[in-house]
Amino acid sequence: MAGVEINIQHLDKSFGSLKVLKDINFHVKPGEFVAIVGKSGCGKSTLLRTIAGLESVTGGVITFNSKEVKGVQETTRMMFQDARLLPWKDVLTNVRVGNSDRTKAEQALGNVGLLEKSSEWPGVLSGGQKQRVSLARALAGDPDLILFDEPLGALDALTRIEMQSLIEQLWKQQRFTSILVTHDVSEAIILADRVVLIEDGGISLDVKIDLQRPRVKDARFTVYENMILERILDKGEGV
Ligand SMILES: Nc1ncnc2c1ncn2[C@@H]1O[C@H](COP(=O)(O)OP(=O)(O)OP(=O)(O)O)[C@@H](O)[C@H]1O
Repeated sequence: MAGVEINIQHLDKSFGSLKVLKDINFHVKPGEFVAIVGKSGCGKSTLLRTIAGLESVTGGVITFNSKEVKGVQETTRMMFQDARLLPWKDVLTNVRVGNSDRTKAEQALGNVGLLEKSSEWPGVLSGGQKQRVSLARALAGDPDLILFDEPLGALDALTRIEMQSLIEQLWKQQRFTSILVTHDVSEAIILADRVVLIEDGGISLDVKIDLQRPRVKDARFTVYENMILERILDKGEGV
């Protein structure tokens, strides 16, 4: 399925008197990969959860392919830091949660290199394998949008690099629109076409990453990295 086009206009999101997102305007092209960065607590997950339809909007409009959306869309999938697998169901059944089609589930497990683990319990898998299953579950739904909420945050450095490469490869093949929330500016530049910085409830920077894929950490990469990091750290806060 081709990626969805997302348009966010004048989005406000408050929790009671706390205004988290203020007049966010944001367009994502079909099949584009956008990363969202910003200091802890700036509202990255709230923005992602609102796009997912898990949070209602306080004001403004979100459209998918020019149609206003409210609530969770069947073709939107999410991936979190915690794989959220059901421990009492085997791997294949976990991939089929929310995706009844067995063939697609097997195909998705094959795409993440874990078909031979179909009948294992999640408990015997490594952290990286659990995240692969979680990715397979997202892919088996034939998504036009995957929302990644810091999915690689708990992985060791090597597994993280492998997962970045797997996500990039599958995104290139299937072209679902992707929005990634990450604390890791380098990861954002490795994966995204655009990196968006959230500050004070709004978008303070929106940078197109004009580097060939797969990305290597060369001088041009470092220029992007330093520019985004400096902008975040300018405000005297960490990521
Ligand atoms: N359901 C909720 N009810 C009340 N306040 C909330 C709720 N969800 C988030 N918040 C508040 O909204 C603000 C933004 O939270 P959010 O989780 O979106 O930030 P974040 O940028 O993703 O943070 P982190 O990088 O630490 O995960 C925080 O002040 C948080 O306490």
